[in-house]
This record gives sequence, structure tokens and C-alpha cells, in this order.
Amino acid sequence: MKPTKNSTLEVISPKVQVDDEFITSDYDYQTSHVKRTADGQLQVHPQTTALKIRTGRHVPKLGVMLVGWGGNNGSTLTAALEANRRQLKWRKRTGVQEANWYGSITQASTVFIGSDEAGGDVYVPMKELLPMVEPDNIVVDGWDISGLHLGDAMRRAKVLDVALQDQIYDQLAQLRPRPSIYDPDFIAANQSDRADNVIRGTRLEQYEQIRRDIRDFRERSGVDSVIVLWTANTERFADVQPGLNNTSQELIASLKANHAEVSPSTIFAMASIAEGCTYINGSPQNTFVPGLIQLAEEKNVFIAGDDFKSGQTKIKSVLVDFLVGAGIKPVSIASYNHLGNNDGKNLSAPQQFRSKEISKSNVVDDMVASNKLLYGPDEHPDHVVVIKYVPYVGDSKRAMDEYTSEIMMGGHNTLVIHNTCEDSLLATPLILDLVILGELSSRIQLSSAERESAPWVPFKPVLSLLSYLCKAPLVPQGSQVVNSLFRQRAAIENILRGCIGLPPISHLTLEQRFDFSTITNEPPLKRTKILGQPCSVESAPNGKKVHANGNTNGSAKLATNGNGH
Ligand SMILES: NC(=O)c1ccc[n+]([C@@H]2O[C@H](COP(=O)([O-])OP(=O)(O)OC[C@H]3O[C@@H](n4cnc5c(N)ncnc54)[C@H](O)[C@@H]3O)[C@@H](O)[C@H]2O)c1
Ligand SMILES: O=P([O-])([O-])O[C@@H]1[C@@H](O)[C@H](O)[C@@H](O)[C@H](O)[C@@H]1O
Repeated sequence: MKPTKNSTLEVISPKVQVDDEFITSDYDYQTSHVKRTADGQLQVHPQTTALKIRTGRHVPKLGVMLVGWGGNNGSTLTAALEANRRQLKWRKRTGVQEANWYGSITQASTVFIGSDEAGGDVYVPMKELLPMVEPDNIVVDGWDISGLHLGDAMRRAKVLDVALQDQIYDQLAQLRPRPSIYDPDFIAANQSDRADNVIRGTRLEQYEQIRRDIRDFRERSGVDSVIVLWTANTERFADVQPGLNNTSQELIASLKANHAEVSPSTIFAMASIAEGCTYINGSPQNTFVPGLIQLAEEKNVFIAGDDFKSGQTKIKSVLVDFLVGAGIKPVSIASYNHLGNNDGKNLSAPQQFRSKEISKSNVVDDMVASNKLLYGPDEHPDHVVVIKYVPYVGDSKRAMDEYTSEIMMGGHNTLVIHNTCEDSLLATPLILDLVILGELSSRIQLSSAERESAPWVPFKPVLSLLSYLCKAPLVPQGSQVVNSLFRQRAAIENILRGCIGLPPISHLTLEQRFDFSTITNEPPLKRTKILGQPCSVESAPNGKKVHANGNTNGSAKLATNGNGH
């Protein structure tokens, strides 16, 4: 079975079937259930559930509607799609640069697939695991309260090299954002001078207009499915109150009553759900008030968010995981960054900064809670988040982090990280992954392998699989929030692997640690090695011979006994 037409991968297994519509795999899902006894013991019950997983093979023509299309992220995504589609190259001081999708896990990362005969690791591009939307085929549209066309929006953003901008300006100049919902109470007052492209009327009328826009886009572009993604300015948090937005009915009633606490982003999400379109929140505000989540559940439409996990927070979700996992106790985390783009300008207002502060602060909670040896029940590291607006540095965000941890015997370990990067070039590939993985998720379903009558069920409407890409992951009620980047990525990889009948990556590699040939009929590994010399593997992904010391040029002689000794 070849998962995709162009895949270099073919799965040879009786547990995977392919027909015109689906790839279907039989999957033994192994988990451990823990029970706490009255005397404080933990009883662990390993369980295996026989499942079927099926993935629709028909990849739709995907339309993406961005709220905040004319911003730095929106214009950079549109430019990057055009540049990659045309495989553009441009000259920089340092040489010729080619368009790429670095930073996108679907386009630029690989997945460990298994070991070859020589025991060598084999990787394939993530996008070859299952049929996924090709970026080249995505059609973009969207809204912005600023009416600049995308060519000028790209220039205003000052993110991309001018030699690239000049090659795509004319195409982008033909794209103009649709008027949007502007409520000065929700974004910073300093944004008012760009609000020249707005929908008038009551909140209900604005909602109806957004719904018409989605339908209009679908019809004109001929796309099969539409995802709506918020990459507009960060809003302040909306109040959450009984009678206002605690249930779907309350929220609908508040919309109809033109209640001032129904935010523009919540109106977009409601309209998107009503049109059956997945809605993704790339900013930190609480668009997903309880009534909105209930609405998504009632209509069975995906929602995902919050806030792209692009830079400082992404590192944090790796570093704290590593420290706590190593038995080292982070006790103070001070995170500062300054930036000078319009996002930074909006975040210089206290209420909008507060939304970002909340989103950036909770990211270590699950890792801290995982280690009761280090932390008491209510103990947390001191954690401070500061963002400053410094116009001169533009999109080049400078982040400085200090992590102080307690090590053995009262010693201290302080790590200081300084990170300079273009904010929007980190966020844009995440938008691509969010929509590609969001679309793919809509084609994956589970059923029982034991009960013939069991229905096929999709992912729950709160799509937590996209947590890897979000600073403050929204998860279904009763589920655990996972912030650890490794765990988030493993979830994506292992679900994709499960869809094509491959077991989760366990890193056990027992066949490499034990002499498997004496207990199985498997032939011994062909890895060859000379004592005291770097070990050489017969093949490597790039076709070169690779030595264990990482040197590809060494000329160690190969032993031929073939059993690795
Ligand atoms: N760049 C990153 O690394 C990163 C990471 C995480 C989250 N984010 C979030 O992504 C969002 C976008 O970032 P950006 O750098 O593109 O910001 P930006 O300010 O350049 O772009 C936002 C755009 O949204 C528009 N806008 C504001 N309110 C709107 C509304 N109600 N409807 C339609 N358009 C509206 C603005 O006119 C602007 O063009 C921000 O909320 C930011 O916090 C960015
Ligand atoms: O992803 P990350 O680097 O932790 O967080 C970033 C912030 O540090 C930055 O100030 C903000 O403007 C970006 O929108 C983003 O949220």
C-alpha cells in the first residue's frame, strides 16, 4: 500500500487495506489505566483495544480564509504560497535564496519510519505518510479592517526580502481583503488608524455578512472545503458570565441582542461554525467562550487554538520538559521580548498584553505537575512574561529568557537564552501546518475492530491534535492539556503512523540492544563495525556512508562477520 501517489513509502501489511475511498488499518491501541486504591496505592491495568482507523483518500481543494489577511502573518503566508508555487529564487547579499517552507512540520520535517537491514534509521517526509493538501493548491481569501491590497500589505509588513517582494507584488496587488468587524473595545486603541475597511451594522448583521462572505468565497473559488483562521490582532479577554455566553443558546441570544461583550473573533467563529467550516484561533484571546465550544460540539465542527506557538514559548515547552524530566527543578523563569511590528504595537496596550501574558504563562503547568518529587501540591516556579514595543526592530523579535533551576545539594543552574528572529517567518509555517493538519483530521475516523455494528467516529470537535502549534492548547472537556512539545509531536506522528498500520514509535530498538538472531528467525543486522573504530552503516538517507562519530569522510575498513561484533 502506497499512502500517497508520490510517496517513496510502501506499507506491506495484511492489516492495511486501500480502496478508492479509504486507507483502513487494523490497530491495536495499547494504554494503561490507573486506579488509586484507598491506601494510596496505584493499580495499573494495561489495556489493548482493537480498533480500525480509516483515512479518506480524496484530498479536497482547500480554501483558507484569514481574519487579519493584511497583517504581517497574513501577507507573509500569501506571499510564501505564491513564491513556493512559482519556485522563486532571489538574490541576497549572501547569495541566491530559494523559496521554501522551513519551519513547517508537514513540509520540512521527516518522520522516523523504522530501521533498515543494517539497523540504520529510515525517515520519510511527514507529508508522504498520508494524502495531504499540497500548499500549491491552497486558495487564500480573507478579511481585514485595513483595506490595503496584499501587495501593499506585504510592503507594509517589511518581512520579506525586497527582491522577493518585487517578483510577487503584481499578483498580490490583485488580492484585497474583505471588510471586517471592527470593535475598538476589543483591540488596542492604537489600531484605529488602520480601520478603514469595516462592516457596519449590528453584531447579528455582521455575523450574517461573514456567513455570506464564506459562501461567496466557496462559490467563486470552487473550493471543496474552507477553513477560517484568526491571525488578526490580539483582542482583550471577553467576560464569561451566566446568561451571556455560558451556553450556545445564551451566546446566540447575546448575538441577537447586540450585546457588547460578544467579541469580533467570537462572531467569526460562530459564522464559521454555522457554515460548517473549521475555525482556528491563532491569537490568545478567549474567543472560545463556553457557549461557543458548545455550539461547535452541537454542530460537529472543528475548533482549535489558541495562539500560535512560534518562538519563546516553543523553546520553553522543550526546555522545561527537559529540565523536569532530568530531575532538575526550574524555580524561576523570566521571559522578556521586544519587537516593533504591528502585533507588538497592539500588545503594548495593557488589556491586549494581558491576553498574551495568560497564554504564555500556562505553558509549564503540566510539566511541573508531572513531578511530585520536585514540586509540592501548590508549588510553581516563579514565572514572569514581559513584552515591550520597540518600533525600530520591526518584525525582528528579540527574546531573552533566564531559567534558574535547583540542582543537587542546593546548587543552582542558570540558563540564559537570547533569540533573534523574524516573528512572522516563524508564525507563517505554523498557519500552513494548522490548516493542512486540520483538513487531514477531518478525513480520519475510528471504529471498533471487534463490534461490526460500531459506527465510525471522527475526532472530537475540539481538535487537540493541533496542540503542537498552539501556546495555550484548547482540549476537549475532561482531557489533559499537554504542553510538552515532544509529547505533542509524538501524538501527531503516531496517529499518522497508526493510519497506515504502523505501531507508535517506542524507541525500544530491542533488536539492536539484544542479540535477536538467537531468539527469532530474523537474519542478524548487517551493521558492520571494527573494534575501536567508528562504526559504519551501509546506507544513509542521503546515500553517503555515515560513521557513528558523524563523519561521512572516514575510511575505516569494514569487517565482514556481519553480526556487529
Ligand atoms: N508572529 C508570531 O510569531 C505570532 C505568534 C503567536 C501569535 N501571534 C498572533 O497572531 C496575530 C497576528 O500577528 P501579526 O504579526 O500578523 O499581526 P499584524 O498586526 O501584523 O496583523 C494583524 C492584522 O489584523 C487586522 N485586524 C485587526 N482586527 C481585525 C478584525 N477584527 N478583523 C480583521 N482584521 C483585523 C489588522 O489590521 C492587521 O492587518 C496576533 O494576534 C499575534 O499576537 C503571532
Ligand atoms: O511564540 P512566542 O515567541 O512565545 O510569543 C510571541 C511573543 O513573544 C511576541 O511578543 C508576540 O508578539 C508574538 O505574537 C508571539 O506571541
